[in-house]
Amino acid sequence: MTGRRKPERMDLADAAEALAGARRLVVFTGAGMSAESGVPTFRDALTGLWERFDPQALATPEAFRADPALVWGWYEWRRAAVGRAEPNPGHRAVAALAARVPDTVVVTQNVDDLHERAGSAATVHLHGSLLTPRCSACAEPAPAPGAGAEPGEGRRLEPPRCGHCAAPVRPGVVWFGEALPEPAFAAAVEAAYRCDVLLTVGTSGLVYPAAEIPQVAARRGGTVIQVNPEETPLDAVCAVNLHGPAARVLPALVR
Ligand SMILES: CC(C)NC(=O)[C@H](Cc1c[nH]c2ccccc12)NC(=O)[C@H](CCCC/N=C(/NCCC(=O)O)S[C@H]1O[C@H](COP(=O)(O)OP(=O)(O)OC[C@H]2O[C@@H](n3cnc4c(N)ncnc43)[C@H](O)[C@@H]2O)[C@@H](O)[C@H]1O)NC(=O)OCc1ccccc1
Ligand SMILES: [Zn+2]
Repeated sequence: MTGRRKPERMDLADAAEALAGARRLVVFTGAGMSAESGVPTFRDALTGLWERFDPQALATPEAFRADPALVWGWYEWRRAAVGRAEPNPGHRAVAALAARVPDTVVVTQNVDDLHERAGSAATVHLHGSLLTPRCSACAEPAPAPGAGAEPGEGRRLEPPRCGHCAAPVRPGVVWFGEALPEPAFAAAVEAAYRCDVLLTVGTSGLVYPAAEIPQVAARRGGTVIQVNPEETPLDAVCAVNLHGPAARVLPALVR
């Protein structure tokens, strides 16, 4: 691959060819995958959540201990927004790819259920999910609150109490400073280790250890293909960089 940037259609052809020949595929996704479904990303200028909210005050165990109602309210607001969102053509293209390449593993950093709703039932969630709240003390799974409890943006909402030990229920996501769920991370590393093609979509590649996954595949000689309108630190390990939006580029890749 020469340094000179090739017209997108040739990159697209290269990527489609690599995908057509894939025997063991990993699809690794981030917030950009759901951006066209109306779910905000974290770092995009103006619209990114971290542009408007302080991750230290909302997405850490310390934040939840300090003010459980502020944190619970914020995650309920995000869960309600995901409930109103629909999978986009990008999510559906990922499901179609998995149907075409039987040995496909979909690994996401996203805490929404749009991959599952698009047909990727066995999606590996590295950072948990908004739909699996649990007790903050005994980890007893808690029922997802009904639709009624939707707080406005930034509104505080007392978390429900655990039916088992009465401690506050917390969102089922992985906060900064918390370990990733071991089975999910191990499955993702193993899939990246043995894949021949890895497609990374809509991630800035800045959050670790998740951002290791595409790099493991590249180190193992896998063909790494990126779909992202912007350049990211992952460009360096990618054989093909498709600088366009997921919902437009992915369907073109599976046509
Ligand atoms: C910020 C970063 C520097 N910090 C970290 O990585 C930290 C610390 C750290 C650990 N190792 C390191 C090594 C180096 C440096 C720092 C660290 N990592 C941790 O804290 C991790 C935990 C990290 C997980 C945090 N939780 C999330 N989410 C759940 C919650 C929630 O959702 O609220 S991370 C959260 O942000 C991440 C955001 O990344 P992206 O998805 O990439 O989104 P972003 O907005 O950044 O980018 C969007 C991209 O999409 C593109 N895009 C936009 N539109 C489109 C479009 N239409 N189509 C395609 N692409 C598009 C944009 O161009 C952009 O590139 C996601 O992973 C998301 O899940 N835990 C841990 O290390 O624990 C230790 C430990 C170990 C053992 C035992 C105990 C403790
Ligand atoms: Zn409990």
